[in-house]
Amino acid sequence: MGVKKKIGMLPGDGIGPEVVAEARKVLDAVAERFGHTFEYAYGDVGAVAIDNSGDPLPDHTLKICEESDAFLFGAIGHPKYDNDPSAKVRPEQGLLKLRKSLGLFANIRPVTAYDSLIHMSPLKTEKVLGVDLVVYRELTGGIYFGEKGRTKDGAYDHCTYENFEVDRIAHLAFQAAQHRSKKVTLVDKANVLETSRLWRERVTLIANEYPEIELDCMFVDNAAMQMIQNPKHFDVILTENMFGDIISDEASVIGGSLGLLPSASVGDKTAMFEPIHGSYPQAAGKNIANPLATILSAAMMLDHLGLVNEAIEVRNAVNSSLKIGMVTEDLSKKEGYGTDRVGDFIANCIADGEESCAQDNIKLGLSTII
Ligand SMILES: NC(=O)c1ccc[n+]([C@@H]2O[C@H](COP(=O)([O-])OP(=O)(O)OC[C@H]3O[C@@H](n4cnc5c(N)ncnc54)[C@H](O)[C@@H]3O)[C@@H](O)[C@H]2O)c1
Ligand SMILES: CC(C)[C@H](C(=O)O)[C@@H](O)C(=O)O
Ligand SMILES: [Mg+2]
Repeated sequence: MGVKKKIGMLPGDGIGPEVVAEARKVLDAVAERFGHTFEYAYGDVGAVAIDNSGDPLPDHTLKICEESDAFLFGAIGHPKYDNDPSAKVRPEQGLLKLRKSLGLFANIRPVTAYDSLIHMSPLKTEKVLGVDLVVYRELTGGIYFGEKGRTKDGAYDHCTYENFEVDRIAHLAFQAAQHRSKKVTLVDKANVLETSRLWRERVTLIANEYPEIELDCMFVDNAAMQMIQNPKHFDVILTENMFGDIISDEASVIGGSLGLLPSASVGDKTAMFEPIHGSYPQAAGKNIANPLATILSAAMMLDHLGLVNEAIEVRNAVNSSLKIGMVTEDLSKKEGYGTDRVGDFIANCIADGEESCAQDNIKLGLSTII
């Protein structure tokens, strides 16, 4: 039986519109194949929204998100703001306000080393093969949202956390670990920061409620090194806002490209799905950006909507594209295919099943059997 879902679409800036367009093709193929109705509503966010209305998160866009069952976000950011430290209104404010207003406190960032891409990782094969970890990044607190400002001779950003902000994401991380390899690594800087000492205290307390889960605590500087040296040490990483931002971009090196990593941001109401990468302005309009992070974010959205088999189909199709080398230049030692070709291939795989993938394979002259 088909279902009806309201899906918000926020393409944003730079490569955002291109990668969201490919995810839309994939969602349309899912709807067609499984008899679902996805009602889409589009809204501006980021630099494009500032250009159109002076506001990086117009009310219209926030309303679309509030009324959606889930929404997909591309990316925001533009060099004209990155290069102007004095700009009062910035694209990033739109994203931060979205997260805060919708209470999206947990950002879940899975990192997978695909067998077919092992050759793209700068790390040694034996270190990377089989890596499968997930970062639980706190998303609505910490230094991002503390008081900030300028003094006569400097500037400040306050980092604050309250118990409940730590507790609610810690529970999610422990619950995730119950279905995985039963280990949580708390990444903090408890040797220096008071907020990190609070995190350690609260998380250690909460760990008592999950006796089957091993809790491991690691300082963020060491974790940054271990991520490269020994990534298989990690399963579920639990961490605060800024450390999670940095460590997850670092973790993308394991898989071979930042263009591969999806994410889900969840709270109490609607949920947001977005690639972890930014607007990659150098690639905007060139049809070279990797759409897989956004397509895999759409797969996470399908899971969230309870469409689990549909999500599996999308992931299988992504796997097929990786196996036959139907990938963009960031994942290819050769020229790479266009953003749209990769999206078309995945959508076709879903629309017609494996047979269509095999046909495409022959047309492309690629010999690998899916
Ligand atoms: N969630 C977001 O919207 C988000 C996230 C990060 C950065 N930003 C913004 O994006 C702008 C650019 O920031 P940046 O250059 O530091 O980060 P970025 O993630 O846009 O790009 C960094 C590098 O990652 C690679 N990359 C990123 N996305 C890719 C893709 N889909 N396919 C292939 N390669 C990809 C490229 O090599 C690129 O140079 C800034 O304005 C920043 O604020 C937004
Ligand atoms: C653009 C920026 C505000 C954002 C963050 O730091 O959270 C980005 O880097 C991300 O990872 O989504
Ligand atoms: Mg980031």
